Amino acid sequence: MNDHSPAPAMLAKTETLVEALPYLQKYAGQTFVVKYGGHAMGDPELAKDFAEDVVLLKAVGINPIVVHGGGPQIGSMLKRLNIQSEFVDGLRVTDAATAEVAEMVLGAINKEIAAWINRAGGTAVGISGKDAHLVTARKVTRTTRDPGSAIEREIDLGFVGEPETIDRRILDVMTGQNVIPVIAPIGVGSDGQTYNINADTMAGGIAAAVGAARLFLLTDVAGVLDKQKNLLTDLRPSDIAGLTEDGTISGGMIPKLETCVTAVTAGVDAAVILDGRVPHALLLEIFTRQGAGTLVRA
Ligand SMILES: Nc1ncnc2c1ncn2[C@@H]1O[C@H](COP(=O)(O)OP(=O)(O)O)[C@@H](O)[C@H]1O
Ligand SMILES: CC(=O)N[C@@H](CCC(=O)OP(=O)(O)O)C(=O)O
Repeated sequence: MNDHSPAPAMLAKTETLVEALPYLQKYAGQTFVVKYGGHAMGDPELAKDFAEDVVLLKAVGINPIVVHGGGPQIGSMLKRLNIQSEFVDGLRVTDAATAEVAEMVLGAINKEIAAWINRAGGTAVGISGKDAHLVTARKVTRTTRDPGSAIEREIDLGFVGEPETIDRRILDVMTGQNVIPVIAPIGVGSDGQTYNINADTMAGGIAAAVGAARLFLLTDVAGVLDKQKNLLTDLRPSDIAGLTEDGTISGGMIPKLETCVTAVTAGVDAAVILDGRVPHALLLEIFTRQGAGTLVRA
């Protein structure tokens, strides 16, 4: 090594930058929808890393759209208010009081995430699906069958919604002005009613509506795990029904995978479930060969 040879640590850094080149070229101009889950939000250091990743995406010509959750935070507030809460297939049964609390808590989280991104040097604006009629919602229904019975019974989830229409114009205006949209998973019904929408479902709907190239769902597990707790790195839509039926996936993973399937079926190239507890998980996934989490492709 002569005096001009870079130190090994320096070489590793330049290699990482050069490794990113094909991804930077491939993704410039594309839209990525990133869902930031309530479980991945706990640590301020991770929130700062997440915000930096989003700002970096924007700086290299990718259009990030952030959709956030807040399930655990809604749960804590309901507990403090002594309001009982129950979930059916990963969806929170939502009566009028719960809808009010969900909208309030998600509104506060929305502004916090936008603030993190703004502090990292981006220009983020926080909105909910109710703003500019971005997302109109219809009521979700679920059915169940009692053990041994062939009769399907409808379960009333209250004000739980799913996107019915998505008007992307406000998102186009924002991204056109270099603004990063941060979206809370709340929608409005045709009757003006507020609906609580699962954040994964919301992110998938937005990704499909804007023709996103990628959908990232950041959560608190490494990805989808099989029964032996091994990471399933690659899934196809046809794999999902089996994983649900044999109980491999449950709870919040159900809407997550349903979302991935809906998104890739609607034309999103790939949906990735990845571990939001890993610092800069998003950058590692997007700009390195390493890849992480579970990738769902059509
Ligand atoms: N097969 C599985 N692999 C990984 N996680 C699973 C699986 N089945 C159920 N889960 C649960 O899904 C959770 C992620 O969903 P959720 O709690 O809704 O997260 P988020 O708040 O990030 O959306 C995991 O923490 C885990 O408890
Ligand atoms: C209908 C429904 O379940 N809504 C969710 C909305 C928030 C959410 O989905 O947050 P996470 O992504 O952090 O779980 C709820 O009330 O918890």
